Amino acid sequence: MATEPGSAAAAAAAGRAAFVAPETRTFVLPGPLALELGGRLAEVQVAYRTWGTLDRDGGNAVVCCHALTGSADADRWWTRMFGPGRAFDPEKDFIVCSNILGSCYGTTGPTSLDPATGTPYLGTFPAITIRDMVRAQHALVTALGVRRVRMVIGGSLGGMQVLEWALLYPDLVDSVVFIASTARHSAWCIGLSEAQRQAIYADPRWMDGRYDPDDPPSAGLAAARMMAMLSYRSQPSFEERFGRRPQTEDLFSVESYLRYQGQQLVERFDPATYVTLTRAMDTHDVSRGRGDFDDVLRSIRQPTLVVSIDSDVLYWPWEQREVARLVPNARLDVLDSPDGHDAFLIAVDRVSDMVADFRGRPVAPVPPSRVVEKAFAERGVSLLVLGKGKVGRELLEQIRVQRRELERDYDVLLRVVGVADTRGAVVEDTGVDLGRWEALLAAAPATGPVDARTAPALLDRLARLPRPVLVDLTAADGMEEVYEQAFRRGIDVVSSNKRPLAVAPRREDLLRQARRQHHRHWHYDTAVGASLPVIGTLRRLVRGGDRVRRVEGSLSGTLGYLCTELSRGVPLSLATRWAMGLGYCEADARDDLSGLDSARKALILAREIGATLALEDVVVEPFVPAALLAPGTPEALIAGLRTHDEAMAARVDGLRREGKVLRYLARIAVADGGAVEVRVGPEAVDALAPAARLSGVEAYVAFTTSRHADRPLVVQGAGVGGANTAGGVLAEIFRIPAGRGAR
Ligand SMILES: CC(=O)SCCNC(=O)CCNC(=O)[C@H](O)C(C)(C)COP(=O)(O)OP(=O)(O)OC[C@H]1O[C@@H](n2cnc3c(N)ncnc32)[C@H](O)[C@@H]1OP(=O)(O)O
Ligand SMILES: N[C@@H](CCO)C(=O)O
Repeated sequence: MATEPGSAAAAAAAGRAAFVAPETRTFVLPGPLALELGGRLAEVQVAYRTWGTLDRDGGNAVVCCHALTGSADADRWWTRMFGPGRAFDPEKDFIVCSNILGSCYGTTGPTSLDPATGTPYLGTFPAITIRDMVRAQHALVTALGVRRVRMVIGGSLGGMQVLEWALLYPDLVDSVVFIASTARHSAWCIGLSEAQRQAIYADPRWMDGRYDPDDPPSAGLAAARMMAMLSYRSQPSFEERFGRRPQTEDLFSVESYLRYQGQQLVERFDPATYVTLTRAMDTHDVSRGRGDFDDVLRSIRQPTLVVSIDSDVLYWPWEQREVARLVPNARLDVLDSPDGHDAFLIAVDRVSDMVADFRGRPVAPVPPSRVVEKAFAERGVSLLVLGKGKVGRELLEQIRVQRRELERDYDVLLRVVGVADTRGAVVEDTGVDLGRWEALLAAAPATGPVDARTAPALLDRLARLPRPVLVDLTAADGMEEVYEQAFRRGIDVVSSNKRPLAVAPRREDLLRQARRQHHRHWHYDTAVGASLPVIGTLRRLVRGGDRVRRVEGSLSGTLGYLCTELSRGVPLSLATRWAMGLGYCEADARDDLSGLDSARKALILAREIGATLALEDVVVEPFVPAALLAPGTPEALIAGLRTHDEAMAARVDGLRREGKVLRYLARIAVADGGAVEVRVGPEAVDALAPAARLSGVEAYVAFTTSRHADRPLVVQGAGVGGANTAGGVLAEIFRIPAGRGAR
């Protein structure tokens, strides 16, 4: 749709476009599409993706149908359904997924231009049905040369399409998989849809569907999504996840979560599309115009897998039981999950196993031919640890020593399935022996460091294991590429590496989009302050609606340590040597002394506040003159610092006489208009100020916000060191739900 560049409509269109993979292609129907409820759409475009190759006889197609706000990118929202032995095997199947008619991810819908007016349809888009959606899909697969469809599969609104495929094209479709759905929209569901639509209509910006695309009824759409989210989950899952916990003083955690989910949809969807598609779902009734409901279901001859989620309160289990009872060749599988309706998007491994089994294939094989025991499959987390420096080594040791206890306390089985350093990697699907990992790693082939080139093979292997997690404890550049490859394979990431968080804003944005599109976790809270809850605290403040005004912090353990030692009269060069020996410094201590390490951390915090700054935007004053930091060996660095020992000692002494101490501080200032300024540098701090009381590697961050205006919220403690960081990383790993039941 044509929009003014820079307008809000353009921003919304860009938000939606970010949800459409570049591989997406479009097909234009050869003629107008006559709509079931009357009228026709003159020019219909269908956005679609395919995976695998169509056989010469066109007989190996699999059609995947998406749910309400989904897109053609099934590999993003159903990542772990793809792969050898999984529901979809691109080596054997030709998988087609298209964006449904009436949606806003590339297929004709309310945000498309109405050829009659030259403006977007919005609320004037004609009423459509599930059958119209399926007819458009059928035109596409026919044009692609498909002669037989081995399987049509979908959940929720996707499941409605599945039944219509079986009924409209009985001679084309060989089998169907109907998940968490219904054969006709119930009064309960129509009621929920209507309440959600009313939230949109009640937004004054709706204007009877003729809203300004630059100023859409976003509040209404967000409220609709919040209601919908309640029906997608379950009471017990909310109870466990949120309870009555407060997010802030005047906001429950669950309120914050729902607001967040509402906002997320606003950024990627459109209100008229929401109305059009929920109305289409309300029309859903397989018996409309076909006769008796039971007889219609009995007429479905294809082998049918019906998947029911025991906690689904949107499409209740009795609705799937009814379908399984009436369809003659149906089998019912129950997915027991506390997650409610969304379980089909969450417990993807188990859905995939059910489908693979239904298709007569062995359940997802676990190479290299070992059987992973049941407990691990259900409660396991598979870790690939990159980096065997201070943090990596310590993490492996903590896991080795505490594993039994952790397993008991958290009901999670941790398994380190791989360890890699810059030389090579040792990988063992059944777990690397943590008593001998160093010897095993030394004996592994020298395949080079894990980078964008070498990662795919490792990640492919990791992706096949229960709940795969990539743990990046390196300080390597370019890891953002590897994370993106991991997200695409359904792998979560836990990292302490600061570099991928300090890449150019556009690159970071793309990485975050990939994470979100693949519904992966990325926990990096140890990048600033090791195990101190610095990033987590800031995130809570921001998500809770607090406005951050200022952040002041001592973010470098190394520079904190040097300041303490200098005040004790230790020469700069000697203190630096000690800091290096104690393992506080970056691989090149110049990164600490130049302020680069502090600048990266300050940038990471500024970005959590929402600033789109680049590393170059951080104003940096080095701790020592830049001339002393020319590239070279550690010895050359120390030799250079020696020439500055006297000047530094004099400076510290002078400050002491004025009642001040030297500190290296980061400052983030947020102006009223939202502009963010970040600077790091040495400062003379009054001896009574909080930063003056820091000692050694102690980090300190003070957040001044609207709600913490008079007294800042302070996080303080040891913010550096292998054991601390590894402890923080371990805590982050436990934030990822375990087992194949989780996504
Ligand atoms: C009729 C039909 O066709 S219906 C189809 C129904 N389903 C859908 O439309 C899908 C809706 N659900 C989703 O999109 C979900 O995100 C899923 C199923 C893909 C994944 O679920 P989960 O892994 O449980 O993650 P969920 O989205 O619930 O929560 C995670 C997000 O909430 C945020 N969050 C969690 N708690 C809070 C909180 N207290 N405050 C603010 N945000 C919070 C997390 O930080 C995370 O953010 P991120 O996505 O930016 O990483
Ligand atoms: N070199 C860093 C290590 C922790 O990020 C510091 O001194 O703080």
